[in-house]
Amino acid sequence: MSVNLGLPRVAAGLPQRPVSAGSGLMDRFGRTATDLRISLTDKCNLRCTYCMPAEGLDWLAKDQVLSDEEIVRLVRIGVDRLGIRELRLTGGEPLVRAGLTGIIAAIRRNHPGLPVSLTTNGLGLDKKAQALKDAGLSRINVSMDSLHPETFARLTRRPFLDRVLRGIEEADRVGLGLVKINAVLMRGINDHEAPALLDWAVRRGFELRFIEQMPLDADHGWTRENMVTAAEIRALLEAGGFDLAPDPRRRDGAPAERWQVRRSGGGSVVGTVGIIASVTEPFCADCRRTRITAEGRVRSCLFSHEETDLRGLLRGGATDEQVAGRWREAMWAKPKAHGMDHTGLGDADYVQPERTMSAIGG
Ligand SMILES: Nc1nc2c(ncn2[C@@H]2O[C@H](COP(=O)(O)OP(=O)(O)OP(=O)(O)O)[C@@H](O)[C@H]2O)c(=O)[nH]1
Ligand SMILES: C[S@@+](CC[C@H](N)C(=O)[O-])C[C@H]1O[C@@H](n2cnc3c(N)ncnc32)[C@H](O)[C@@H]1O
Ligand code: SF4
Ligand code: SF4
Repeated sequence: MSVNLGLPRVAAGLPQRPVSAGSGLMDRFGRTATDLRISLTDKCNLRCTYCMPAEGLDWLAKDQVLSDEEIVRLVRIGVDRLGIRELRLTGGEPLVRAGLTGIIAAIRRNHPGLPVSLTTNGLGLDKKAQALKDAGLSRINVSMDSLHPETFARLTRRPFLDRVLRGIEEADRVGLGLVKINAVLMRGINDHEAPALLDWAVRRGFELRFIEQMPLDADHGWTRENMVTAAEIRALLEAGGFDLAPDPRRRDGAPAERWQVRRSGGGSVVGTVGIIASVTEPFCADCRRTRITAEGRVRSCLFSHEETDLRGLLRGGATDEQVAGRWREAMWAKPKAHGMDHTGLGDADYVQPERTMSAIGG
């Protein structure tokens, strides 16, 4: 992986951004990023098999990670100068970050109307949900792949399902809804649970999303043949007692394609299910995301092989406009799709990034 530390792009052999690209985060393919995802930490208290190795990773030292003030400043630069309209805090596990509520409160003070959401594994959420709501968090997504304690423990390598369920209920109770639930389906492990997960979610009023497994795991265990595809997920749900119809709402660049859910045999819509089909039905042509890693590097694509450092600028006395300028250049070089010039996760020319999903900020 290469890290761009600020050489002029021509000298570094990278595409140069024309002035006509404007002040926002436009890339060479005409897409403009308005959705910022910041990783608050690379650490996590679960070890999901599709993400982390059993032994964990070498965590970043504290001074390598962006400080609370640096995060708040980057969000301000993003919103005020670069056209960011939506923020998601992620990780690693964002709830393990000390100072999380303070970060959210400061962002909320600066940007009263900005949608600020959090993606979490839910551990400890039962204790923190009210404080997050009070600090100004808009919404929450919780990852939970199984309703069976043994299967949950097999997937996450930790026996904490009951704690996650308590966190989800508390988030809903304090008004952090619409709560969305993210589930990765793994063949032969939890794929048979798809209808039961949807039944639980619609009864509880949550929006479930199934995520196709992507090749971003530390163990390099992903194979195209073994992953559960979106088409299979729809078939599993239809065989399991549900009818799906396309949701008429605009997708608006969202990773999830939404479906209206009815119980088989007709009747009214009982809920919505999303399917995030990054592998078999990619949505790169309408990508609106820019990412900042926990150590302050821009990743223009989830699958990028190049990162652009902003932390050095932040700590070196750069002005807001200098930081914004480097961020714009990084996004100009965003790959067309899947870190390449075409879609094709798992194709012969696909090279898995060195970072795992947890270290990118999923
Ligand atoms: N390939 C790809 N997958 C993404 C991208 N952004 C999100 N995802 C996938 O979507 C999953 C769910 O993302 P969330 O963090 O819940 O965010 P979201 O779906 O944008 O959230 P909402 O706005 O609440 O619907 C992630 O874990 C990824 O697997 C992206 O830019 N590219
Ligand atoms: C990397 S986690 C970070 C936030 C938090 N720890 C959590 O699990 O929600 C964000 C999302 O990425 C998803 N994810 C992780 N590895 C993945 C993979 N290899 N393929 C697809 N989704 C993955 C998780 O299921 C989770 O919903
Ligand atoms: S998916 Fe989230 S909870 Fe699971 S190991 Fe990765 S970062 Fe941790
Ligand atoms: S793979 Fe890259 S280009 Fe495609 S949607 Fe994800 S971040 Fe955007």
